[in-house]
Amino acid sequence: KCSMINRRRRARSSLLPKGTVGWPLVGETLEFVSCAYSPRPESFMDKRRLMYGKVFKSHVFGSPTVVSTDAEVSKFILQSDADVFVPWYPKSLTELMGKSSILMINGSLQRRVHGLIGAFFKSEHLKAQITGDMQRYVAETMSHWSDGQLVLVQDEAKHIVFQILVRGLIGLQPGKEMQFLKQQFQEFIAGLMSLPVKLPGSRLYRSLQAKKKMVKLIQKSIRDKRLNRKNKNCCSTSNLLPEDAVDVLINDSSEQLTDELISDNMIDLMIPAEDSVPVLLTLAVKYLSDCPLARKQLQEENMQLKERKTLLGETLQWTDYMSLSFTQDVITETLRLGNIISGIMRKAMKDVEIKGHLIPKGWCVFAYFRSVHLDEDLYQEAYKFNPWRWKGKDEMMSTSSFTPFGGGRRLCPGLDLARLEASIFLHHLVTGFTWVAEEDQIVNFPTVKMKRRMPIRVSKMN
Ligand code: HEM
Repeated sequence: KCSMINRRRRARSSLLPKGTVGWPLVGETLEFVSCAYSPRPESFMDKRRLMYGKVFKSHVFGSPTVVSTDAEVSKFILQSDADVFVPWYPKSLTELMGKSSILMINGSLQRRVHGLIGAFFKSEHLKAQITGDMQRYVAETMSHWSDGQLVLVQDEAKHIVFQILVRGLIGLQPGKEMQFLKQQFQEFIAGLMSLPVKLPGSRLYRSLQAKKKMVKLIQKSIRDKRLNRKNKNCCSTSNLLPEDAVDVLINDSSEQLTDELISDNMIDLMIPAEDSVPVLLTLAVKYLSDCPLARKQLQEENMQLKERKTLLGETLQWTDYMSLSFTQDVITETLRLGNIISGIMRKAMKDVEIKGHLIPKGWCVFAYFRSVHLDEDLYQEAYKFNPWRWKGKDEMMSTSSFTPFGGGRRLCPGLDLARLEASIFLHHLVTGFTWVAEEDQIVNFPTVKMKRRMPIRVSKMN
């Protein structure tokens, strides 16, 4: 019996991916982080890929981890259910997001919230509202840009996108409360990647205090909406279209969605509004600045649309923006090269074997999209910004070698909105201005951003 157990153990450990686990406790985290701060974060993976193959073991962020830089293995991880893998985040992040965050919940509740939010984000009604808002805010912002002015693209993009998404999420209009929310939100996200110490004065503590203030504001608005809904229900039988994501969640009949769950999720949903989408717009400007040919073609495509619409006396609809194929290719290529979310982490709930690699129960698995997106076997001249590589391809779909928005049950429900907002911003930029970019660098950790916030000197077009 003993030898059978030993044989099984040996067989099991032979399936465990090769690799090193580094120092006691910290493992290889320090090397991982120092690479992450460099212009080539994937160098940590590249070195190990050469030695051990595309899937290897390591020890990062306090847990033994299997790292996948293999498109098929990562696809399997994304497609798996919560009985196999559950999301895993650093402790400071889980503390700040709370237990009921969509990023943390599993099973039927996650599917319910994901389904409701996803359907709302895909609705034509919301896309039309976002298009109207975005056009207004972009025009308003750009009207203040004078000839020769230095504009910080990252700041402008953050300002515009935050207001739009917050309106779509909780129905708040620009004004004092929006300003307050933005301030508190900035305090909140500053602690997302901090030390997990909750003592008064610590970074995490201050972020939690800011979250409390946001929760108070959002819960008051939820209570008002619930009351309003009750009053409306007494007087009319008509079903009004939801105006924002809170409306969608309070209309759910399951009674599972408490005010706490709703407010926590609204705050988490502001993260892409403050961070990911503005970074997408900023990186697009960065790559276009470095590639005059792409910029010229983008400008021509957008000018043609503008002129056609002006001739017809029509305003631009969301479908017009999305129909611009080269503009979409520019956005796709920005997503591939920029890797705004470099990968996702999960924890194995049981022993899992994928393509001959064992991921033991309790271990973390890190599906690192960045290495796949920059793999020379999949993308020729992978480090080159080349929007033409997407010509004629259906890039809206996530394939296993292109997963900027993840995949499977947790596929980003905001992907259409992110693309739409980027299209509108780029349209107004290239049809209204030419620009000369100042020197700047991409910083990749803890989140992707531009070191100098992407300064460009703008000139108005006649
Ligand atoms: C460029 C912009 C964006 C990028 C690169 C991005 C990327 C991602 C990725 C990779 C995931 C998968 C996470 C996982 O599997 O654990 C995700 C999930 C998610 N995203 Fe986005 N996202 C973006 C914009 C947005 C926007 C605009 C929203 C909505 C306001 C949004 C809402 C969400 C939500 C709610 C989830 C969690 C879904 C779930 O776990 O069920 N994202 N996003």
